[in-house]
Amino acid sequence: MRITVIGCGYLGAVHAACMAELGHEVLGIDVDQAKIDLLAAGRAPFYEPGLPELLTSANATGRLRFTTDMSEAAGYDAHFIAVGTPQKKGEYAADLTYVDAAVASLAPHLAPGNVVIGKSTVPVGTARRLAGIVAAAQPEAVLAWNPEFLREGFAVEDTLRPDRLVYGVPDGAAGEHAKAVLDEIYATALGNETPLVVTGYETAELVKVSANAFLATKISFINAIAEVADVTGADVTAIADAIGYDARIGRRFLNAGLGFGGGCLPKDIRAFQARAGELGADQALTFLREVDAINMRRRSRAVDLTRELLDDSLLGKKVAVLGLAFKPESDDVRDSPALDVASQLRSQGARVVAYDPEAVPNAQRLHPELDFASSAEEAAADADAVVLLTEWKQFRALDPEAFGRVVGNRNILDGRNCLSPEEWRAAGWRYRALGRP
Ligand SMILES: NC(=O)c1ccc[n+]([C@@H]2O[C@H](COP(=O)([O-])OP(=O)(O)OC[C@H]3O[C@@H](n4cnc5c(N)ncnc54)[C@H](O)[C@@H]3O)[C@@H](O)[C@H]2O)c1
Ligand SMILES: O=c1ccn([C@@H]2O[C@H](COP(=O)(O)OP(=O)(O)O[C@H]3O[C@H](CO)[C@@H](O)[C@H](O)[C@H]3O)[C@@H](O)[C@H]2O)c(=O)[nH]1
Repeated sequence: MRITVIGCGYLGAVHAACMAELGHEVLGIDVDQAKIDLLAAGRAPFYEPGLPELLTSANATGRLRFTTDMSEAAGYDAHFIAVGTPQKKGEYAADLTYVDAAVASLAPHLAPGNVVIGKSTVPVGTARRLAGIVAAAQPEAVLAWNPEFLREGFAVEDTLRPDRLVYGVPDGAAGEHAKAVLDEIYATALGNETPLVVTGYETAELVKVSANAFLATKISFINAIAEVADVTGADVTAIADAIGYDARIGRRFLNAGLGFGGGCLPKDIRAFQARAGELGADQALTFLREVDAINMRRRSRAVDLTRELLDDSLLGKKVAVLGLAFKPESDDVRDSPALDVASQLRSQGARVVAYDPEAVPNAQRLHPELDFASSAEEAAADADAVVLLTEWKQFRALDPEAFGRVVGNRNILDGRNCLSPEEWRAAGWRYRALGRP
């Protein structure tokens, strides 16, 4: 199959490389010349495990090309829309400018039989509106909605071995055609084991935002329990383990700590609330406001605990921040809880020196006022306190005794509940965590 992927960011670049890996002939298109130049040279424009290897092998086969010129989309059979849908400035709603621009620039190049496949996360109702634009440009082309569930850090694995596939297609022959094309893209290559849900546009769009709303709710649920654990001396990690053994609950996504961030969960739960409101279902999702509020409270709680560790004053104290990315195995700092806490600590008077294995350049662009180090030890040199905000493997593996020799004072906030309190206390550290005694 000849495929274009329009938008080559965290989602699109991985999707393009994986589609080439599955044997398709792929053209990646983006408006960002610098990104396209890197991809065309076989280099990943961001950190994502497994992507560099895929780009190298795909470039060698000649099955993967990149361009900024949309007219090159002419002659391709299927066109994935993978551009950003960020939160609008000052509003909860999603900004659909990029999706609209991508479809508008693709429209003149559509041919009969082409399938336009939406992957971006969009408010329910967007697909039906875009289907009208596609049909007006080329009556014999069809639009499908195929939401993406990949996680950053596991993006390649999740794309090549998804938990499920969802196709939102119209009724009738056009829908049959779209399904056949999607099957040829995925089913032939992935095999028939992947669960498949074939449905209408609105259901497909709602599957995506419902999944993210559920995940966000699960995280905020355990963080709410952590708040109660904090005032009772209970241990939220033991609670999560114990309730997680119940198969109906499950242990995954019950890690209490600094809460969720990134380019998806925060903006998606807000856009979902905004859209429900527009549709007159305001009451349905009011709980998501609380999910968001619980999540944001984690960040101020981390700042407060750091202040407590420093005898109630951050002024002039050196704080070593370990972790800036919104999660490990990613360089993404979009709505990163770690970066937010680092910035709050600084604006409250601390001298912050931060280190992250991959995210320093992105963090530096957003917060040039912070000081950055090139290793955990450099960040921690003579520090009055260490705050661990992203649970990279190398931080989890720190030796409390050796690391203790670097710092000025052995004070640590474990913002991700990822260290052993016993080991750190045994090495003379004052250890604090969120939801743990
Ligand atoms: N990042 C993820 O893990 C993930 C997972 C599932 C779904 N999503 C959804 O996928 C979409 C993309 O997310 P992302 O994280 O990849 O964003 P991103 O910002 O990393 O990438 C978006 C890309 O689109 C490009 N672009 C913007 N306008 C364009 C246009 N008119 N034509 C061509 N390219 C254009 C940008 O230059 C950028 O490279 C969002 O809707 C997001 O919610 C993301
Ligand atoms: O128990 C947990 C699990 C996660 N997190 C945090 O939650 C955020 C999101 O994590 P994760 O969901 O793993 O990362 P994303 O790559 O943002 O993936 C989410 O968002 C994507 C974009 O929509 C979806 O495709 C994925 O299915 C969905 O998991 C991160 O800040 C994590 O630190 C926790 O605090 N506790």
